[in-house]
Amino acid sequence: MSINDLAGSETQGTSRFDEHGIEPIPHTARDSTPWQQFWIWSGANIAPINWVLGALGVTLGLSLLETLAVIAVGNLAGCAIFGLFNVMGHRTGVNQMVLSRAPFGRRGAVVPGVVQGLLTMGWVGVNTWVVLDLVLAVLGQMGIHGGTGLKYLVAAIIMVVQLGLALYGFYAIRTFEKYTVPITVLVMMIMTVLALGQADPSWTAATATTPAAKITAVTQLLTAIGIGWGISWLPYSADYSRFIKVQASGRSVFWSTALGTYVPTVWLAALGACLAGAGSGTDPSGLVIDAFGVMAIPVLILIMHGPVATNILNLYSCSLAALSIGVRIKRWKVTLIAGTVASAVLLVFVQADSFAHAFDQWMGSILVWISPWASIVLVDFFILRRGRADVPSLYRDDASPYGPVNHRALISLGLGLIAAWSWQFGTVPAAQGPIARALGETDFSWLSGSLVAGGLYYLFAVRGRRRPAGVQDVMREAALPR
Ligand SMILES: Nc1ccnc(=O)[nH]1
Repeated sequence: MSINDLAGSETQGTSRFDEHGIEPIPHTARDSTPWQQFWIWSGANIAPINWVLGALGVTLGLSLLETLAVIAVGNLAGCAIFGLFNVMGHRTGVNQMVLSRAPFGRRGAVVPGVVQGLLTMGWVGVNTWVVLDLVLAVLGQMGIHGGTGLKYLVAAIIMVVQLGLALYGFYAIRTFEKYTVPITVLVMMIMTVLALGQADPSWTAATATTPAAKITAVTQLLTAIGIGWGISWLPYSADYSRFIKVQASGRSVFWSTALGTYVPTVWLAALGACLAGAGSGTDPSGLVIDAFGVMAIPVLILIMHGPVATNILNLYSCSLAALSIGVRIKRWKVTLIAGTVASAVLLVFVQADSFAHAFDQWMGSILVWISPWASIVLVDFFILRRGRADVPSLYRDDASPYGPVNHRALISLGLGLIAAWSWQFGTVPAAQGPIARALGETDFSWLSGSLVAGGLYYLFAVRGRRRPAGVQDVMREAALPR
């Protein structure tokens, strides 16, 4: 092999255009490593939104220690489930929304596919919007003032960069995260040292003092940034793990993706909580500027990197969701459309600020959807199919043994949604279910939703299996000579 060949295969291997759609990734094309996956998921979660969410614990009335404990323990569970979903992609080479056809049927899976496509675009809007005030505040500190016009300019720059990378596809995504994430980790380390040096947080002061008030706050925080954070990424997992080398062990897939999500999420949320616990308030721009005024440029890079590193996944997964529901145009064109819709969402957010302020609301609501869906997928793959999938059938009408639309899965999903909503406690009355109100404003939506949906799906499936056998028995008996 000549040097040129080597150089050629290197460029091919790192940032070539991604031609893949939703067909299974052939074994020979699966060249991603667990380390690359670690950087991808770290990048996706080094999001400024996390330190805002970390501050939420203190806002809800918990002490700093309690907040840190909920975040650290809750994410253990959420990120472990996330690791399991990644194993599904590695075992099959198939993206998450096509894998969803196994329980829901090829056409039944259009329902989760459509919802996932819409959620990804909402995320792009939220993630970009959340940094705009921060960027403007940091720029202001550097003497650059520009009002709304500057805000639109920053939004447009972020949007163009993330759209360009997502259009290029998986290989551009992994190369971007591999090179930028270690640098942002370094900036985060310096920020952490600075923050903890300047802040003198009170570890045990809490405004929620009764046990009931504490339990309420703990459950709400668990939903927002404890277990809920890992769950919010489940519909994306296999879209990236489908590229991991076939020879990589299941364990390495699990640990690289689970830790890639766990480490930055817990780290940033803890940092946000510490700053809020030091009494700098919970306005994110205030938090950051107060603590990091001295190093505005690295912080600016970190902040602008956040939405890009996250949204390239949202935009890419959006295009796969669209292809999975049967949209028949090229992947990159779908990404372009998704970017346009997401820009419109962003525009609405910028103009109606208070609308997007209810971020807690957004997290809570998406979990009401994702938890029941994920529970059905998990039960189907790991319990009923014992961790295997019949990949070719996923592209035919017999993906589910119950036909192109598996009504049992859809009914389980519908009832799971109701169960999740019943125990959801959001900030607006429509998002406050009867169980949540009756039980002291607690929020266990992710638990009630997943138990009901996964439990029902399991029972339906087991009964459905017995019935054909039963019918055969009756037929055999009827055929016996008397
Ligand atoms: N937590 C998140 C899940 C999915 N997409 C995001 O942008 N963020």
